[in-house]
Amino acid sequence: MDGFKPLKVAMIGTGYVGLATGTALAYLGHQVTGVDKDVSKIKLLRSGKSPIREQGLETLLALAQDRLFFTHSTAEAVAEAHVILIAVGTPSKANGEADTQFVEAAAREVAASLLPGRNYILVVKSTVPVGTNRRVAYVVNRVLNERGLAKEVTAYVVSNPEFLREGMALYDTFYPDRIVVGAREAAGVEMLRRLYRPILEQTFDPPPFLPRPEGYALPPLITTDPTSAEMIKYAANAFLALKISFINEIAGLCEKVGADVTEVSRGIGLDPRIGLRFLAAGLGWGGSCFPKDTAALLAMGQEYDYDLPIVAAAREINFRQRLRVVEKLQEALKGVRGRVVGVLGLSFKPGTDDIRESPSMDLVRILIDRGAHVRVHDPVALDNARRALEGLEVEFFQDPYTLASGAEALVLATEWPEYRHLDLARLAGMMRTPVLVDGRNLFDPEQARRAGWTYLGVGR
Ligand SMILES: NC(=O)C1=CN([C@@H]2O[C@H](COP(=O)(O)OP(=O)(O)OC[C@H]3O[C@@H](n4cnc5c(N)ncnc54)[C@H](O)[C@@H]3O)[C@@H](O)[C@H]2O)C=CC1
Ligand SMILES: O=C(O)[C@H]1O[C@H](OP(=O)(O)OP(=O)(O)OC[C@H]2O[C@@H](n3ccc(=O)[nH]c3=O)[C@H](O)[C@@H]2O)[C@H](O)[C@@H](O)[C@@H]1O
Repeated sequence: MDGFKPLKVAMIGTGYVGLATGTALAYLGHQVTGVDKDVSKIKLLRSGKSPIREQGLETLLALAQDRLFFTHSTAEAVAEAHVILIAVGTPSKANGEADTQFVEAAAREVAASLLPGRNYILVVKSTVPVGTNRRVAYVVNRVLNERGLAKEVTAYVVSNPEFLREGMALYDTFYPDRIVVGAREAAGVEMLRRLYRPILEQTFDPPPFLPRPEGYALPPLITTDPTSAEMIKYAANAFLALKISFINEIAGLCEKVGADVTEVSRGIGLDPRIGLRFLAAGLGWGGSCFPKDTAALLAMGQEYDYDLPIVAAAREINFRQRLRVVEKLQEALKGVRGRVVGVLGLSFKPGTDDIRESPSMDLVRILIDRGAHVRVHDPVALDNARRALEGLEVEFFQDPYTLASGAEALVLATEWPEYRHLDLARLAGMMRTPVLVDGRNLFDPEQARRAGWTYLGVGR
């Protein structure tokens, strides 16, 4: 790679973001040390295995192994590093606010390990409320002061929010739409330009399983102040969440007036000002970020005594979507109490075993609460679901056809591709009453009806 200068990188936190980004950076030629408190993760990673299910990750771990190290010791990773990225969790507190305690703790541990006479760039990659970068800079300086090293160590703090999607983490890392850097000092921007140079200029040889998409344009580096960078991350997630909530709101009206929301999505989405993506109506959004980040945005508004009614409405509509599916079941079955209901799909979206804030898991809990006998299936998330639903009366199935046997209704809750190929006629034949609530509009309504189902989609 022409003029490429490899950097020593420390990645604090080897979760979805830290591991995907760290492995990609090592593949690109940097020397990366991943740090995690969770010793079991480090053990797995050292043996070449990924603690998370993410497309291509284990292959990339192997391809990058010569430049990729793992440790549970922050000091070991940090001392020699040029760039230190913090990618630890920022979960919701009870009031919705993002909890930055893990970020601050990581910053303290980093500051305690910096060596005199060196310059460091400390990058906050975690999604953090406005002002956190300032706070991290303060924490680092305080520790350096306590160590009597305030004048001997330079540590600039830079905001670099992450936009990757679970299941597409490596693709999004190698081929991002943009890279956002919020820095007060020019040295911070320059260091991140160096770090991401192979991506910004697309000078790397793509991993065999991730060819460069045709027509992919070089991603712009957006340089801004840290506060704006922090806001960009929350605004991006909130906008995507409210786009889905908007189409779900329209879907409800489509049902009343007899329109088909999938046609409406296409009809509006072809206008490039609107765009086709994130207009799939259904059970609503979930996952580890949209629910948490929209709650954090509302909490930020509250802190400044400023209402965010659109974001609040997006959250309300999102929860209502789960209830609308339950209402459909109630109407079709004349009550769910004592009924046998099968739920297909438990992860918050296809392609992941992540069930955090999964709409489908909410649905399971609501149905149990209302007295239904619930059966569940998922191609990969059954083990996670078993742990999360412990103590509740749920039956777990390895196979959709066995699950359907004698059931009174099925809900398609996560649009796994394998469900698309189900033999609907065979499935209907096994049901006591063939009621299908298609919570993701996966099936063709006519085809499903011809296969013997009473078919109920969302917004059509
Ligand atoms: N998961 C996703 O798709 C995305 C997440 N984000 C944001 O990135 C951040 C991280 O998210 P995930 O990777 O999903 O979290 P995660 O929970 O999967 O991973 C965080 C890791 O940090 C480790 N950790 C915590 N404190 C530590 C410390 N002091 N030293 C070393 N390791 C420590 C934990 O053991 C854990 O393995 C969050 O702020 C999240 O909002 C941003 C974009 C996408
Ligand atoms: O901050 C984050 O963590 C990330 O959150 C989302 O990524 P992710 O949560 O992995 O999943 P998405 O693919 O965005 O899906 C989120 C939810 O929206 C739902 N969804 C998505 C699209 C759609 O049209 N309709 C719809 O209901 C999905 O089923 C899923 O439950 C964003 O897409 C990422 O850009 C961001 O970095």
